[in-house]
Amino acid sequence: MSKPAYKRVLLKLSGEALMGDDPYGINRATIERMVADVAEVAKLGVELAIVIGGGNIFRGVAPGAQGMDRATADYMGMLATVMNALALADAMRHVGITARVMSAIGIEQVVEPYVRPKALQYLEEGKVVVFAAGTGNPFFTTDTAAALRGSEISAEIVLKATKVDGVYTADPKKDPHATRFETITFDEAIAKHLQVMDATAFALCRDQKLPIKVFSIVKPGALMRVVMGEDEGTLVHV
Ligand SMILES: Nc1ncnc2c1ncn2[C@@H]1O[C@H](COP(=O)(O)OP(=O)(O)OP(=O)(O)O)[C@@H](O)[C@H]1O
Ligand SMILES: O=c1ccn([C@@H]2O[C@H](COP(=O)(O)O)[C@@H](O)[C@H]2O)c(=O)[nH]1
Repeated sequence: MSKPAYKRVLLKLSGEALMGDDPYGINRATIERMVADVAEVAKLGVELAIVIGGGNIFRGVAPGAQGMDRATADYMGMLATVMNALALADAMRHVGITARVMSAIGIEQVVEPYVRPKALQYLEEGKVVVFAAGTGNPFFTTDTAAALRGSEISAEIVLKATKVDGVYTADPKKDPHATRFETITFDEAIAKHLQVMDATAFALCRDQKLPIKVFSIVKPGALMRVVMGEDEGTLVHV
């Protein structure tokens, strides 16, 4: 059997994808399917760190956040990612994967704080590390957290698992004529204002020469194909 293309990866899992077909929250069947995909890859011996988004919970409470100051709303968003991280770690435990959740904001009674050497130790021990609470700072996103943590742990690639199967000329959910790039440079993605990831995340990965693969987490087997280095999704590169 061929070997995985990477030894250590940072997987950014879409919070919104966790909803499945529900209007918000965590869909049980969806999280179980995602975890099954993750388990397959972990069993190959690939060191896996995960950053999880919060869109499935945060967009559900967003109407109530209207009129709030931005930083407060952003802290709510970060807490939403902690809930997703706990659910993800628990679902992994059910299939025999040891996961450790580390939070960028201090909530020690719930999860341990992010400490870089400890995260590296867990990865070397074969545990899956789930980074919760994004960067710990308002005005950022979990895509930027993926770029940041991916750089910190010397991941070989950031795998952005989302609801679309790559980077398109425009949002494919809004523009039926949008076409998919097989590869695109960071500079092009930033210059074209492609909204699939925020510019801060693109710029950090570009400066750290950390490639990004954007692919669909909804498509069966796509994560495995990406990890095996097969043709899947869009590669964003320097
Ligand atoms: N040029 C583009 N190419 C591909 N997708 C795009 C583009 N522009 C906008 N999008 C949208 O970006 C979305 C992915 O980014 P977004 O940050 O919203 O979601 P996510 O990271 O998957 O979710 P969450 O924030 O919940 O973690 C896609 O679902 C797609 O609809
Ligand atoms: O570093 C961060 C990460 C996230 N936030 C807030 O959380 C929500 C949810 O994250 P998504 O990346 O959209 O899934 C985000 O909208 C921010 O409000 C943050 O402030 N800082």
